[in-house]
Amino acid sequence: MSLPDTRALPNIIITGTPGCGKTSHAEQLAEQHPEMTHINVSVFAKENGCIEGWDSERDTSIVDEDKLLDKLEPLADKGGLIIDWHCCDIFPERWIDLVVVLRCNNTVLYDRLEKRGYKESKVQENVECEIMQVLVSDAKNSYDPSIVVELSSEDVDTLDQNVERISGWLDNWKAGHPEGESNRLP
Ligand SMILES: Nc1ncnc2c1ncn2[C@@H]1O[C@H](COP(=O)(O)OP(=O)(O)OP(=O)(O)O)[C@@H](O)[C@H]1O
Repeated sequence: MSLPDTRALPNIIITGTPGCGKTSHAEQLAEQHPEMTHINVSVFAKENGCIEGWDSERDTSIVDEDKLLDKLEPLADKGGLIIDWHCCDIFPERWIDLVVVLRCNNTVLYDRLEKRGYKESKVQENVECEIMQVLVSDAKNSYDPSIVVELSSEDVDTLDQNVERISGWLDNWKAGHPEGESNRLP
C-alpha cells in the first residue's frame, strides 16, 4: 500500500454499536464541514462490490475487508473522510487521526434497535456488545489511546454537543496543518 507524506484534511472514524448514532453524527458533521466526505461503510461496500456474502444468523451482509480497504485507500490518502462503521479495527493506523466511539445507555439502545424491527436475538447481541464495551476495546487496542474519544449519544442535545466538539477538533487540526503539511512525527 502507498504511504502518503501529507494529507490536507484528517480522517475521522465514528464508530460504536449499531444504533448508537454513528450515521446521525457523521451526517451532521459533514453538513457543517462540506470539505469532509461521509463514508457510510455499509453503503460504500455495497456500491463498490465489496460484499462477499450474507450472514443469515445476524441478518447482515458480509464485507470483503481486503477489497474494502483497497477501494478506500486512495480516498484515505487524500484525507477528509468521516468513516462511519460499527467496526473500526481494520483501518490502518496511519490513515486515522481521530476515533470517536459513541456510547449509549442499554435501555435507550434496546428501544432504538427494537424500533428498527430487528429480531430479538440481534437486539440482544448488540446490547450485550455495548455492555461489554467491545467497540471501545477494539478502538483502544487498534489505535493510540490518545486519539480515541468516547462520547455519549443518548439524546438530541448530546448529539449536537458531540458534533460541536468534533467540529472544534477538526478546526484545530486544520489550523495546525495549514498547507496539508506532513502530519507525521519525524
Ligand atoms: N444522540 C441521539 N439522540 C436521539 N436519537 C438518536 C441519537 N443517536 C441516534 N439516534 C436515533 O437512533 C437511531 C439510530 O441512529 P443511527 O442510524 O445514526 O445509528 P448508527 O449507529 O449509525 O446505526 P447503524 O450502525 O445500524 O447504521 C435513529 O433513529 C436516530 O435518529
